Amino acid sequence: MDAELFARERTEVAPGAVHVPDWLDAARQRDLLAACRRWARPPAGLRTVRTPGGGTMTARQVCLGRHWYPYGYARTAVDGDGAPVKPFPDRLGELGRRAAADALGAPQAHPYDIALINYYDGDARMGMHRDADERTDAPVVSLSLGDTCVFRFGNTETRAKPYTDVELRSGDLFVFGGPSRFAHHGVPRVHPGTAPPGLGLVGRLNITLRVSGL
Ligand SMILES: O=C(O)CCC(=O)C(=O)O
Ligand SMILES: [Fe+2]
Repeated sequence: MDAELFARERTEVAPGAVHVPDWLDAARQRDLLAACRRWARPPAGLRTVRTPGGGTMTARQVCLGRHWYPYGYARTAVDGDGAPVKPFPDRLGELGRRAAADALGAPQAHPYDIALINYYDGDARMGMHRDADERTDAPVVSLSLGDTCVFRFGNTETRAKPYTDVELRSGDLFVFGGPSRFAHHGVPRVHPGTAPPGLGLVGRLNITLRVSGL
């Protein structure tokens, strides 16, 4: 990584949408990566998501707690091997509450119960969308591992401008709640080969923790 004169700072990108650089230290990143590798194995492991229009998402995905598919949640990998989704571990719930509290600056009691883990390799990206299949407005917690990406954070009305492009690096936290909970967002670009050399990941992983309300 290039040397930088100034440390990256916590930034409120929009009301309720906060970027906290370097939230996970190197040891915690390695630990989370090892867990993601276990979760990505079958049954109900990493899969290619098919969209209703007949396309496929380029980021591949595995879910914990509930299985997300376009557009809803199920208890089994309905668009994968059909196996029961792996349980959502307590420690991810604790991590979610701590992350939301640190980012938003107030205690958060939300019962996180779902994780969506996206793996971006090569030219993978994610189009502008809203996380709208949950039945609560609890903040979404997003953790990044591996390659740096451009994370585009927009508005609740349209997929288009105004939006802000944020660079998310390995270990960064991004939380969006309150007036930003249903804002459009996406990943227009991943920068290959930018993962920390000591992590041992080629590509990018993003873990979003959510409250289903189901
Ligand atoms: O990869 C990211 O940073 C965003 C992932 C995302 O928006 C999602 O899973 O809904
Ligand atoms: Fe999303």
